[in-house]
Amino acid sequence: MKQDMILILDLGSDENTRLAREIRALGVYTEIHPHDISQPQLAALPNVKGIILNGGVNRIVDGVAIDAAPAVYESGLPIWSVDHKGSPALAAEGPEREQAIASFVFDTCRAESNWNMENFIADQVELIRNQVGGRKVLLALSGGVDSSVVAALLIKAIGDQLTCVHVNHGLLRKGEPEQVVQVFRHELGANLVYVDAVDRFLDKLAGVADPEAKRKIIGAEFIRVFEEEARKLEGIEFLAQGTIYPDIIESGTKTVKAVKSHHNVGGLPEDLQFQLVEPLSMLFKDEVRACGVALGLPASMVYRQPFPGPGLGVRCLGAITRDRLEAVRESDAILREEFADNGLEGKVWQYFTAIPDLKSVGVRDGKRADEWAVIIRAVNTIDAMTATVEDVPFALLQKITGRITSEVKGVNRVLFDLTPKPTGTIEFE
Ligand SMILES: Nc1ncnc2c1ncn2[C@@H]1O[C@H](COP(=O)(O)OP(=O)(O)OP(=O)(O)O)[C@@H](O)[C@H]1O
Repeated sequence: MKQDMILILDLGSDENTRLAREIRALGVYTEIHPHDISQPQLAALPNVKGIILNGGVNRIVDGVAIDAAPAVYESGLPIWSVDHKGSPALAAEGPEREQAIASFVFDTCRAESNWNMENFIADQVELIRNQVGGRKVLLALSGGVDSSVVAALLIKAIGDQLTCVHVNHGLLRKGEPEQVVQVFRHELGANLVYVDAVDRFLDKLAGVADPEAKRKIIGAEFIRVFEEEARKLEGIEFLAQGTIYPDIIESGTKTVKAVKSHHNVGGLPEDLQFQLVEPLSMLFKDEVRACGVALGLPASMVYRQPFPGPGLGVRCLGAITRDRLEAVRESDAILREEFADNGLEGKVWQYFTAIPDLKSVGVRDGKRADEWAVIIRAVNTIDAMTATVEDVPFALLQKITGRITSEVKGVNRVLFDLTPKPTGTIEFE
């Protein structure tokens, strides 16, 4: 890493991420570390130009007020105490806050503004080559943002020492498996193993209506398929993962309880011993996207809206049937196409269709037709904890309804979900 770094030590602040992002926005790289970082750990961090002791509400741990280790104070680096041991907190907002941060970073620490994607990619290529040498790396490539950007970065760094495995479990959106093959095999020249596991997944899921049971079956079967493919390949020593910085921050610093454990392709058998390659582990999501763009990935891949791990499986409500799953896939594709054509793509945070296991009476070609109802959901959120419903123009909803009821087999009704979160969650299962 050739770029200057400002180190944020978590001394109980609940705004470490915000501060880290503000400094990165100034073009200076920053990392958040626990309050008790040791001297060797500190010494191992490259190009640290200054340290922020970021205090706050979580400053008491197990009844004791925490402090940084003596090594930090003795490091000789510029130190800024924020809301720690009586020093003032940062202004909540405004030019005063921005100025205080910029003044510490540039005037006190003399950090250079050289954090950008070009430098990041150059650094990572070098780090990956050093870590991997001439050996082989495996990557589970979903076609989602994170694993796609990892794949593009590894192709650049180590080319055909990388093997990507893409599992089509039948629960992906229309066109996605084809796009993965087109972009990675044909355009980027990757070794791509494409596994058609549609029947395997759908057979296992047949008759299973409980959402938790469905998720478990999908997760377990994914590990099984991936493991089988991994065993067929010879001499793989590394597993690459699309772990990103929020995964690491969320798995808990020392002052905050773990939010979720961080692992991606977790649950592989113990005898498949891989070392991990995690080149995005210090990037926030928007930086991951910028990295993908800089590596030449298509915008539709890099800016795709969030998609649940179990895919369309949790939008085909209740026990999945192949015909209803196809209807979810087709109606979702129509919705996405119409949103893109009408300027809503990139504006609305998440939009999709779901189909409950419910038929209602309708009329088709002058005859009674018992068919399904498609539900459209379109929501906006900042943190996914709450969500509001997008005010989709009525004429557009009518156009989409017309298309879905005429183009999607087995669907005679379209409903629009008006429910914010709470009380509804974003997804239905
Ligand atoms: N169909 C698939 N084929 C291959 N790998 C997959 C597939 N689905 C998931 N994975 C692997 O499992 C990881 C975690 O999947 P998850 O659905 O939670 O996505 P994610 O964390 O949002 O990452 P991504 O953006 O890469 O999809 C992915 O990064 C990928 O490595």
